[in-house]
This record gives sequence, structure tokens and C-alpha cells, in this order.
Amino acid sequence: MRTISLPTDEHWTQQICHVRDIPRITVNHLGVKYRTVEALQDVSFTLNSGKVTGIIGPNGAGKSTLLKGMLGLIPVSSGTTIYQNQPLMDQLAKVAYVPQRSQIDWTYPATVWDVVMMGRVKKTGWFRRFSNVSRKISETALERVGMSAFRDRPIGQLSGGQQQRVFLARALAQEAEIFCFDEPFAGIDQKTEAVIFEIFRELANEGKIVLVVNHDLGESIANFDDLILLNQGLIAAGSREKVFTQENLYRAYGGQVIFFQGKAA
Ligand SMILES: Nc1ncnc2c1ncn2[C@@H]1O[C@H](COP(=O)(O)OP(=O)(O)OP(=O)(O)O)[C@@H](O)[C@H]1O
Repeated sequence: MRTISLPTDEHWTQQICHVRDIPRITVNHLGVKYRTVEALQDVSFTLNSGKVTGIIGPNGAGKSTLLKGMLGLIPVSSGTTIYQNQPLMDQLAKVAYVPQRSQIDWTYPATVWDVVMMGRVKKTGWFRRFSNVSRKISETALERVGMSAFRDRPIGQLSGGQQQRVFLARALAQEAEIFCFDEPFAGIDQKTEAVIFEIFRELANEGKIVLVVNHDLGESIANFDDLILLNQGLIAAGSREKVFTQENLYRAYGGQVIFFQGKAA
């Protein structure tokens, strides 16, 4: 007779604790209203660490609003965003947020190095000298995005792709747990896009939460593990395979998207 050894209670306790330990963000019934515009209604989903998650949806779907609402950068009309049992907006030191290019003042007189060092301000404290460790972390971040040679250039004199790399370096220098990017691929070349996706993957492999507003529904979608599909409310959230279906895209975009052999065109 064969005997089967069942897992011990201790084994199960370890397994359950392991699952519970995974850092995650839970968005519960989030709503945002701008005066008369109901931009987002009753949006709920969970974001897991170790994943690259894309936020997709048509123009005006509320993608940027969702990011800002989650981080408490704009007032929400309902709901909560919780990270490790606390409101996320109370833990912004753990978040690196890169807004849309159009929201950044590119005439601001700062060099590439100044921008990357801004990522160290929260860890250092305002008006305090940066430590050698902070400098080393910033140098490594600049190297990682391939922008060391541009260190002394004014930020306004770079191309869109180079500027996006520098802001990614600033986010890396922050040593955050959660990385939020609003349309980082808008108007950039394919090489930069590949470099940025590679770093997103490395961050996810390090156990970070990576959340990215993305416009493109083409080949780049394959770089996301999970997707959040919006159109003023939540259409679907979860694994890419589950969310990126003809039916869901039709619900979000109507006839604007043609779905062909598993790809949107
Ligand atoms: N500050 C604001 N005041 C009033 N309405 C706003 C404001 N910001 C956004 N909206 C409106 O809220 C809705 C959602 O905007 P949001 O920018 O979040 O959409 P989006 O999905 O990011 O769009 P896009 O893909 O065009 O960038 C839109 O109808 C927009 O016009």
C-alpha cells in the first residue's frame, strides 16, 4: 500500500504567510469627478508586485485621472487606495511618479544631473547635502538608462526619448517600491521604448509594482503582464490574456479598434 504524506499545518501556514506577504495595491470603488465631468466611477482592482501592469483605454477614458486619484494628487469623490494596509497617499515616499511630458516644464533651468538628484531629495531631506551614497545611486541610475554622457546638459535641450530616459533615471534613484508612469512612450523612438520596457521588467523581477499608462494597443501590449482596461469605469482588470480580448476592447473602444489574430489594429 502506498502512503501519501500530507503537508503539515506548518507547511500551510508558511504558504499562506508567503501569499499574504506579496505587496499589493488595492483600489476600492474609486471615483473622480471634475466639477461636472464624472471622469471615473466605481473602479476596483488589485495590483500585484512583480508585474508590469498597463492602463489602457480610449482618449478621455480616465487613465491619467486613475493614476493621480490613486496617489492622492487630485481629490477623489469616492473610494480608497490601500498599500500594505495603509492609504497609498500617506506613503508617497515609496512611490516614483513620472507625469505626462506635457505636464513637465522643460524650460526649467536644470541639468540632467540635477533632475536625477531630485530623486534623492526625499531620502536626504530638503536643504541637506547629498551623501556619496546618493551620488553613486544617481550615477548608477543614469548609466542604467544610457544617459551618463549627457549629465551636464540642460534638460530642455534633449530629445523626447532622452528626456524620458532621464525621468526614468530619477525614478530609479528614488529607490521606490511603486513606479507609476503616465504615457512614457508618447513620441519616443523604438530603441528607447525597448530600453524602458527592459528596465520595467527588471523592476518587476526585483518585486516592484510597475504601473504604466499606455496608448498603443499594438505589439507593445505583449510587454505587459496585467492590464487595466478603462472607459470612465472599469471594463476589465487582470492578466493580459484575460483582459485583452475582442469583446472587452469592443466594450471600451466600440468600433474604433479592429481585432485580428489576437492583436488589436
Ligand atoms: N483638470 C480637469 N478638469 C476638468 N476635466 C478634466 C480635467 N482633467 C481631465 N478631465 C476630463 O476627465 C476625463 C478623463 O481625463 P484623463 O486625462 O484622465 O483621460 P485619459 O484616459 O488619460 O485621456 P488621454 O488618453 O487623452 O490622455 C476627460 O473627459 C477629461 O476631459
